[in-house]
Amino acid sequence: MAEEGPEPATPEAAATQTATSGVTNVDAVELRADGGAVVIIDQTLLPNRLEYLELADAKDMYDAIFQLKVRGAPAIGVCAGYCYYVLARQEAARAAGYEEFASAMERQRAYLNSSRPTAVNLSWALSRMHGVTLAHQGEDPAGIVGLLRDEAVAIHREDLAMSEEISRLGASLLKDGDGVLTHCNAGPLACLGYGTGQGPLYYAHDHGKRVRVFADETRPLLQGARLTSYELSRAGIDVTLICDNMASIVMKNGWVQACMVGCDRVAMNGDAANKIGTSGVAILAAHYGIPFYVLGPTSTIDRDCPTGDDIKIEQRDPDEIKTMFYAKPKALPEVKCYNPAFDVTDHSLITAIVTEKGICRPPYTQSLAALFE
Ligand SMILES: CSC[C@H]1O[C@H](OP(=O)(O)O)[C@H](O)[C@@H]1O
Repeated sequence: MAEEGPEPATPEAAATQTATSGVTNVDAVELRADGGAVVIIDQTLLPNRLEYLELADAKDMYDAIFQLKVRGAPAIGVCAGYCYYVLARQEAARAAGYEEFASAMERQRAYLNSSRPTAVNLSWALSRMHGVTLAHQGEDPAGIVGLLRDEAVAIHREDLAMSEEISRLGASLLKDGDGVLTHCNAGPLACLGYGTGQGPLYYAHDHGKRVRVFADETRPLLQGARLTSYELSRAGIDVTLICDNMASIVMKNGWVQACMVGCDRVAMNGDAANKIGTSGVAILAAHYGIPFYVLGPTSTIDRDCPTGDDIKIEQRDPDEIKTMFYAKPKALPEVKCYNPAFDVTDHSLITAIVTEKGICRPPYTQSLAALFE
């Protein structure tokens, strides 16, 4: 008989549940009303401080993405769309004509695209925005800027709609009272709206289905501890924060009926890149016979990527491991560290891939390709 799990949320806690699930009533990424800057929640300061940043120049935009002030594949994509628009307004005011404007925007696109390599939504959104520029060759840049604003807003609106559908479909895979293990953060902050990997938890909660969440802290940057547990508890959802090395025991105790994670890039054979440690969770889930679900929009599926071996894995600064930014003690002594930001979960370990166009099951080479037919 498995031990009793952590106490479920008390009725009082449940009573504080919010009508809508989310950190704030503002998305993690917005366009400033005058169109002159992108406004983001600085996720590096959460959960202790909720502060907004205004990104008005390319360097601030690059740094915000690279330093994970804005993070999560869908949020990065929406941010990139608005960044491209804000920069296009500036370049259009300077350019003598279309050629100068288009060349300047290619440079801006390439610069922003170099901030992080793994989350495909960054390059996808920038390419989509630049495609609008290229589609209006020879036209007045001032007129193109208006079309770019429409495209950036469309990316945002589509993302919110996709998040809702992914969350609805994901919630259909859960039963009332299920325990769900999460890794990293793929809720409203990372994916806007309900989120993706954690979206079903908010959708289920908002539609009367109780879930008990076990959130991996997700070293080294603690997206799970700092963001996922923060978002879920503010939404009144029963969440228990665990260290990454505790995932096995909560599964062994029978407290977990499903694992749900987001994704940063999915290859066409179903291999999925997500935060480092995700593949380990998938191997544990397979060992304990627990369904493992990857959730994300079709914009995260890379049609030019045959397998996970083709996904470039971002390597981050080893100091993120050694400084333990959240702890009082000084940095660990000088020691060699390995700090890949992501790993790839083999398609054989994935029960289903949930997208806004439907729930894909193996063989993924067929089911993913069918999404684009
Ligand atoms: C699916 S978006 C959330 C996704 O992004 C996280 O990575 P990072 O915090 O480095 O942007 C992680 O892979 C999450 O699954």
